[in-house]
Amino acid sequence: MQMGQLIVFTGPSGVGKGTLLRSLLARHPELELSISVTTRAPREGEIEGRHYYFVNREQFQGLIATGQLLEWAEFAGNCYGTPRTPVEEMIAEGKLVVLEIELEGARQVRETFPGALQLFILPPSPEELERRIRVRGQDSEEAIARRLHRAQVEIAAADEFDIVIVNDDFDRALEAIEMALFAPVS
Ligand SMILES: Nc1ncnc2c1ncn2[C@@H]1O[C@H](COP(=O)(O)OP(=O)(O)OP(=O)(O)O)[C@@H](O)[C@H]1O
Ligand SMILES: Nc1nc2c(ncn2[C@@H]2O[C@H](COP(=O)(O)O)[C@@H](O)[C@H]2O)c(=O)[nH]1
Repeated sequence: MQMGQLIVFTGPSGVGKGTLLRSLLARHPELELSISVTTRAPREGEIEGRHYYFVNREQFQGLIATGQLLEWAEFAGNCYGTPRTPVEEMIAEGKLVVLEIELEGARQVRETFPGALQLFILPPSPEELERRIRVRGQDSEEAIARRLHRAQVEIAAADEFDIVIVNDDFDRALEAIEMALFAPVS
């Protein structure tokens, strides 16, 4: 059986990664999304095991200590990590596995999975990024400030990634992602 592939999506909070990925996954059932672990409190409507596995700090530390995370990072006051076993199993089964993770995690994956395809999603402007975070209406003022501060660092690192896509017009961004993932290389 063909070995699978790891595909990493990174970009500042609120740029639209999750929304793009939901459309991508609906159109391409061959893609598998890794479900992360986080210490962040669930947002309204978020479901355990579907959006995240929600744990406390002690449990998260235990996952790190026992080597159960493929990568992990602290982001805007909370910890996030990718469970190792499901991802390794899916790759061994030949699947295309998608990680939606922030910059530090993407850098760790670059070291451990150099063959992973890394995409970075950029906003059309800082003002539009802030508008999108606010329209989402799920973060406190403090969380928004932390995320916007972190966004500057992340955007400055976009050049590290294999492919950079601007999420201005949603359908065009989706098409660009599909081209990056599925267009035959000549
Ligand atoms: N191209 C677009 N034009 C306008 N609004 C968009 C576009 N793409 C996404 N959005 C909106 O931006 C908001 C933030 O999107 P989303 O939650 O997917 O961001 P995210 O990058 O996954 O954020 P986080 O990393 O914090 O989870 C949502 O309200 C979404 O509908
Ligand atoms: N390094 C990792 N980053 C992750 C993971 N899961 C999600 N994320 C990133 O965290 C921020 C904030 O997410 P939010 O759901 O609180 O808005 C965002 O950039 C996600 O991509 C992970 O497993 N590892």
